[in-house]
Amino acid sequence: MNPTMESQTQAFNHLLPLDFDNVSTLPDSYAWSTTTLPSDDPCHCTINDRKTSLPVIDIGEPGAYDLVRHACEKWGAFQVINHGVPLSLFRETEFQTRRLFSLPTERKLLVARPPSGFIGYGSARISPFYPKLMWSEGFGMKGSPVELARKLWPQDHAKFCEVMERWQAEMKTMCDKIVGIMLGSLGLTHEDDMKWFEPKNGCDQTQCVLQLNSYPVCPDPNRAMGLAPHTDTSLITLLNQCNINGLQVYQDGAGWVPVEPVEGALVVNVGDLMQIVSNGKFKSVLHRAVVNNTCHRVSTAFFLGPPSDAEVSPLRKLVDSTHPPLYQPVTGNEYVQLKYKVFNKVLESIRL
Ligand SMILES: O=C(O)CCC(=O)C(=O)O
Ligand SMILES: [Fe+2]
Repeated sequence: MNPTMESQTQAFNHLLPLDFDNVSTLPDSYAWSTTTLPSDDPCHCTINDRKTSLPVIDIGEPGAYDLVRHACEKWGAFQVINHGVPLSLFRETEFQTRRLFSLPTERKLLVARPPSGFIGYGSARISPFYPKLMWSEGFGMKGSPVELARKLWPQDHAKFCEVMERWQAEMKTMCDKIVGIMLGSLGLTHEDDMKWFEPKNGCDQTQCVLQLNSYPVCPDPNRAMGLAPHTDTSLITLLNQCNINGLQVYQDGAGWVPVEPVEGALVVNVGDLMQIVSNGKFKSVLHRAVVNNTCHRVSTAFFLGPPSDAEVSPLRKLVDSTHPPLYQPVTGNEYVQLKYKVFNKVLESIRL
């Protein structure tokens, strides 16, 4: 990349991704220090010879509740199989995701995400918290993506919209099921304390965002970072890593543990708000995505959030004289604002 292009990229101030197709060496603004980056992971699924790995849970099994509880306490994440979402829909969603990111940069920039928004095309929202840029691009939507999709494909957006809407509907159903299992594993139900989770006047009040991520082939993956370490702001996140390595979760004592892709599995992340609701029993998992130099990885992340004005606080049944509440009540909106002020310190900042 010539110096003018690089300074233009920096001038975009963390908002717009690079034109990855036209870069043959890693620009300095994307070169992370090697000490922060173990990235020897090969591209596609590999045999897992590591001693520790994220649990893979069949949610149809009778022991699923205990396994889910254990995974949420120990890892803050797990992979779920036998969930009923058709494999054909996984493939269609991946196909449409790749179709979007393979559009020319000028086209994608027609739907650029506003700096503080979730919707549209741009670089990772967490970019401003890190000194280096990330080797990725994303596209966020909430419900129907038709307005943006029409700009991307004036004549040909119907299929993209249909697939993304079906995927979101399936992910929402799965989220409800999984939150039910998580609460059930603690001896609770939605009715106990999360009334806002139930539809009001027939209307679902939860706030959900679907984020499509793209990690282009990288000329120097050992010095680059796809998505820097973060926890999700959500209650839970359902992640489809499209059968390509890249996701890593952090576990005390073990360090960064790669999440080996399992075809048709969804990775479930405990998010910050679930850590609050569970009064710290479940932990919001620190995770990141690394990149590779052979294949273009995509992933889809579905974030489940509470209604933006609902108060989120530790569930009453989990609080007593020996287990005092660990967090101040906060609305979903307030939490998002706080997160984008203090980032990884946000849970500490509301700790009682
Ligand atoms: O691409 C991945 O594996 C991780 C994506 C992720 O963590 C996110 O979108 O929040
Ligand atoms: Fe994430």
